Amino acid sequence: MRVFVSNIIPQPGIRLLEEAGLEITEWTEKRKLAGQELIDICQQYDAFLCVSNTVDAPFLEACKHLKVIALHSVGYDNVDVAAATRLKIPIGNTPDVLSESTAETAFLLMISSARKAFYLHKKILNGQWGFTEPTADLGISLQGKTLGIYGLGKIGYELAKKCVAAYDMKVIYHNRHRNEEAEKAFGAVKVSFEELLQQSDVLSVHTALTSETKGKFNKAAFNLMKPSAIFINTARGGIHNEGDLIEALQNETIWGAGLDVTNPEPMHADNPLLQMPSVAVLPHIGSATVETRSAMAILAARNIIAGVKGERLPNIVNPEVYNSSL
Ligand SMILES: NC(=O)C1=CN([C@@H]2O[C@H](COP(=O)(O)OP(=O)(O)OC[C@H]3O[C@@H](n4cnc5c(N)ncnc54)[C@H](OP(=O)(O)O)[C@@H]3O)[C@@H](O)[C@H]2O)C=CC1
Ligand SMILES: O=CC(=O)O
Repeated sequence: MRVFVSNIIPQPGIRLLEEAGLEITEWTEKRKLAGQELIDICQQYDAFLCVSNTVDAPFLEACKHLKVIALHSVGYDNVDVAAATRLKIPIGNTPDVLSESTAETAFLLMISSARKAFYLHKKILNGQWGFTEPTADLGISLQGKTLGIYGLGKIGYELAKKCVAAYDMKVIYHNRHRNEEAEKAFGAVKVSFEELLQQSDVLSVHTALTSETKGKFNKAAFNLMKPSAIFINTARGGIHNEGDLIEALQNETIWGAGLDVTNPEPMHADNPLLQMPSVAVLPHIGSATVETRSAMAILAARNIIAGVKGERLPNIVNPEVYNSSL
C-alpha cells in the first residue's frame, strides 16, 4: 500500500507508517500542491495524508479509489466532506491533542494585543526605544475582565482554563448548544451572540469555518463591541471580515486584535494591521510545538493505517461512510 504525504511531517508519524509496512512518499518542495497536479499524484497512491491542501469535489471524484484521506489538522473546512461521504471515502482528523497549544496561542495573542508587545518589539528593532513616559504605550489590564468565547469546544475550554487561572476572568460564551462541563468548571454563562459582542472585554473565536460562521465578525458585529475590546481569532480567517476589522481598529470601534489566521493566508506584508500598536499577528502556528505536531502526526498515521486496512478510523470526520444504507 502506498501513501502520499503532502508535506514534511514529524518523524513519529512517519515511523508509525513505516512500521505498518506502508510505502511512503513525502512532498518536500516548499509549495502547496493543488488542482490537477495533486490529482495526478494522488491517483498513484492508495492513501493520502493531507497537510491543508484543498480536497474539493473534482479532486475526490478523480481520486475516489483512495482508501482514506487523513488530515494533519483538526479543521476540515478545506475538504468537501459531503462529496467524500457520497464517494465513501473516510476522512480523518487530529482533535484533542492540539487543543492546549492552540489555546496557548490565543492566550499569547491576547496578552500581546493588550500590552502592544509586537509593536513595542518592532520599535526597539527600529532603534525607537526612546524616552519612557508614564503615559506612553499603555496597555490594558486583563485582571478580572470578561472573556467571551465564540465556539466553546475543546480549544475554547483550554483557553477559558488559562484565563480563569491567570486573571480570574469571567467566562461567557455563544454556542448552538450548552457546554455544561465549562459551566460547571468555570461558571461559564451561555449568552446570545449580541450579548457576547456587547459584554466581552476579550472576544476569542473558536468555531469551525462553516456556512453559518463565515464572515460572522463584520462591521455590524464590531459596532456592537466595547471600544476597549480585544478581538482574537485562532480559528479560521474566513470567520471575520478583514476590511471591517481594519476599519473597526482604525476608527477605534474596538481596541485591539490578535490573529493567528487571516484571509487570505499568507497575509501580505503591507497589510495595515501589521502597523497597528494593539494588533498581534502570527502566521497560523496555533498547534506548532514539537510535542503537539508529533502527536498530530501520530494520529494522522493511525488514521491512515486503519483506513488502508478497511477499519474504522480512530478519528473520523464522516462516520456516515460506515453506514451500509448509504
Ligand atoms: N490556528 C490553528 O492552528 C488552529 C485552528 N483550529 C481551528 O479551531 C477550530 C475549533 O477547534 P476545536 O475547539 O477542536 O473544535 P470543537 O468542535 O471542539 O469546538 C467548536 C465549538 O464551536 C461551536 N460551534 C460550532 N458551530 C457554531 C455556530 N454556528 N455558532 C456558535 N458556535 C458554534 C460548537 O458548539 P455547538 O455545536 O454547541 O455550537 C463547538 O463547541 C477548528 O475547527 C479549526 O478551524 C484548530 C486547531 C489549530
Ligand atoms: O489550523 C489547524 C487545524 O488543526 O485545524
